[in-house]
Order: sequence, then structure tokens, then C-alpha cells
Amino acid sequence: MEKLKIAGGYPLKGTIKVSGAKNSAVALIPATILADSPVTIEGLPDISDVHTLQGLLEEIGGNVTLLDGEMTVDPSKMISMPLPNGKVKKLRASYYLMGAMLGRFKKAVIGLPGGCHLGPRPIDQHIKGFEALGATVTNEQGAIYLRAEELRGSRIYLDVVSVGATINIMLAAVRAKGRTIIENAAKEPEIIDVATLLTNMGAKIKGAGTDVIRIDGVDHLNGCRHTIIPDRIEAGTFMILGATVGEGILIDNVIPHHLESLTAKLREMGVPVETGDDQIFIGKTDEYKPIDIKTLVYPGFPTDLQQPFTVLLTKAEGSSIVTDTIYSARFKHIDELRRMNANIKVEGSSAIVNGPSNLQGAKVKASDLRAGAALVIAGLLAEGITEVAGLEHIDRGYSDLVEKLNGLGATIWREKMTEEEMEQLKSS
Ligand SMILES: CC(=O)N[C@H]1[C@@H](OP(=O)(O)OP(=O)(O)OC[C@H]2O[C@@H](n3ccc(=O)[nH]c3=O)[C@H](O)[C@@H]2O)O[C@H](CO)[C@@H](O)[C@@H]1O
Ligand SMILES: C=C(OP(=O)(O)O)C(=O)O
Repeated sequence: MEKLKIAGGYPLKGTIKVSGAKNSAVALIPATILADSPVTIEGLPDISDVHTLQGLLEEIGGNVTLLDGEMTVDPSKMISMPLPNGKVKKLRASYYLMGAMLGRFKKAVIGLPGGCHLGPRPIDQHIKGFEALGATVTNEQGAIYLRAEELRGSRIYLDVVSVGATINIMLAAVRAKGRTIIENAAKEPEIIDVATLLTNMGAKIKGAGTDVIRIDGVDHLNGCRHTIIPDRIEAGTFMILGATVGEGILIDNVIPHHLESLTAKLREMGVPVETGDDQIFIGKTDEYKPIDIKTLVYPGFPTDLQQPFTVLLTKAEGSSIVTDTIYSARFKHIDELRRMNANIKVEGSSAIVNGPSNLQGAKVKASDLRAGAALVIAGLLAEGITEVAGLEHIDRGYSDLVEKLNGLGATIWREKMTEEEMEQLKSS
């Protein structure tokens, strides 16, 4: 097991390149199950979620090659192998195997997913959708059993706007008979990316990216080639990093339109942001204004950037309030930031940040992926050495993070944990 070590307090400068989007990758890869000939996806990030999904496709008989971010999946020999345990627990997005396997085989057994612990993360809306399409769904000892004689198109209103449920229903519905209409659908860019891949495979989908998606089912889907969109959450993390410790950082391979909510909030704080076609430049400021942020579904401020943004707010003079309306308990990073001398308290679904604070290096633990990103930014800002444990969370979502940050002039490296440290981590 490894930890990250960061020598903080040095300004960063230069260009940093964004990888392919994790939250697209983890849906595009299961979507390949639906085709009857090979599908190639270009530009995948080098993250553990991608490698775990590769392993899962291989377990069900897929022939998968992955080289330099290009994955080719030959799904022709796949079977509906039950996956109740094991790798499915390592990531959230294993739930997409339900929709894809149900669409292709009309049956699936998939263990309840893992992923970041952000408070309760039910999948009732996914199940509501599968049932509306004609599947029988049961939960037996922590695994979801899905079975259908045939899938029939249906009108499905999502009670909660859910990225996962929207994509999962789309995956099953492309192979259902007749028309499916998803109402109150999520509008995240990753949903459009998945719909683009499915359309190139021969699916008939209209309205992805709006809150009503119409899908006319087809009998067969063919192979194709697809290039993934850039990761807006990784790009946003780098924007926040640039605002916190940058002396001019250019973020390359980004779709600025995907990050308008963050851009607006950075400007409100006084951070200079310039946007180009596929680049964003974050300039330097010495005066940070305190502001409030509230996370919302897209195009609102993303919950996945709330934790890193909290670190930036420790630089502002005065009080800022961060409210998470998507995951009301997504504040496990706050105790760790307090260890580093931040003045933050949590009240209900809000964190109140009183700045400015002089962060000090400390030994901290990432409880989830974006908590990890927040602690890395805090470590780069803090005086002295910070050690971040829980690296397996960060590795789920950030491709080549150490190399990318060292390219900006950071001093950050991976180091093996001692036996004693691993024991302490287990008991903490
Ligand atoms: C792999 C992936 O894409 N992960 C993203 C996805 O997660 P995920 O798809 O799991 O998140 P959802 O959009 O489904 O969740 C949004 C909200 O709806 C609730 N809900 C969701 C489904 C359901 O059946 N019932 C229900 O009540 C959730 O508890 C949460 O409060 O969107 C989240 C919200 O933008 C992001 O933080 C995650 O990075
Ligand atoms: C919450 C996240 O991921 P997941 O849904 O995969 O746990 C995230 O990417 O911040």
C-alpha cells in the first residue's frame, strides 16, 4: 500500500492536460456489452475504475485489449455470468452492468455497487426503470437479480434526478421493443457522451442532455469507434488547484462550457479565469473574497468539486458557506482539513469556512476520491510535508496525478507505507 507525500508551500506554473472523463468511461465500457461486434473507445483515463471494468468484462467472456488509453472490446462471446461479489464492489459504476446485461441477455445478477461513501446512495430509481421496462428485480443477499421475458418500452418519470439511473435505463431501453421516454432525466455531459456512443452503435436516442430522453429500441447494435469527452471534474480540480496555489496555470483539453458554474464562482471570488476553445487559463490573485456555494445537478455547481473548492475557501478573508444538496454528508474531508489548521465547522448539510487559515502539513487520510483531491490541494498549499493515505480512492479517478502535478513544479511523490502505518490506518 502506498501514500502520497507532498512538500507544500511552492507556487505552481505551466500547462496541465486533462484526461478522458471517468464518469463517461465507466458507462461507455459497460455499453460495449450491447454490441454484436468490436467497439473501440479512445482516450480512456489510466485509472483503477477503468482497469476494474476491463476485468469485469473479461469475467463475462469479453475479449478486451487496452493500450495507451485505447480499449477495444469484442463482446461477441460474452455470456450473462452472475457477478454477485468481487470486483463489482470496487466501484460505483458496476451498476451499469445491470442495464447493459439486461439489455443484451434479458438477465443479470450483479452485486450492489461500491464507490465513494458519501452517505446513502440508493439505486431505487434504476430499479424502478428496469421494472417499468418489464424486468423482475429482486435483491438477494446483497446482489440484484434481474430477469425479463422481453423488454418493452415505457414512460419512466425519475422521482430523483439521477445520472446513474438515466444512463442505466438508456442502456436497457436501446434493446427494448418500442419507445421509452425518460422524464426528469439528468442532463450531465457524460449522458450525452454515452448516447453518442450508443447512437454510433445504431441506437435511436433523442434528447440526451435535456430532461426528456426518447429511445426507440432496436434489435441489433454494431461495433464502432468512439472518442471520450474530457473529464470536467478533473479539469475543475485543476482550476481550483490553479486558483489556490497557481501563478498562471493553463488547463488543456477541456470543454469550458462544461465548467461554467465553477468559472462563475471563481470569478466571484476574484480569481482571473480566461476561457478559449479547449483551454482554460487560471491567473493569480492575492485577494480572495469569501463566497457561498451550493451544489446542484448539472448545469449547477457539481458536488464532485465541492470538497476541493472548500480548500480554496480557506484562503478567503471571512466566512464562506458550502452547502451540498446532492450528498448532505459529503464532509469527511473536513476533519482532515482541521488537522491541517483549517477553521471549518459542519452544520447539517453545510460547511462553514472561516478564513484565512495558514494550513500546516500533517498526516491525513482520504476517505473518498474527491476528499483525496481536496487533501492534495491542501498539501500543496500547506507549509511543510503532508502525507495523504487512502491513495486507492484517488487512483479510482485521477490519471497520472503525481506526474501531472510535478510537471507544474510541485514536489509530490508516492511512498510505500510501513507495516505500522497500515495497522494505524486499519484501526482509524
Ligand atoms: C459513476 C458516476 O457517474 N458517478 C457520479 C454520479 O453518481 P450517481 O449516478 O451514483 O449519482 P446520482 O446522480 O444517481 O445521485 C444523485 C442523487 O440522487 C440520489 N438517488 C440516486 C439514484 C437513485 O436511484 N435514488 C436516489 O435517491 C442519490 O442518493 C443522490 O442524492 O453522479 C453523482 C452526482 O453528480 C456524482 O457525484 C458521481 O461522481
Ligand atoms: C462520487 C464519485 O465517484 P463514484 O460515483 O464513482 O463513487 C466522484 O467521482 O466524485
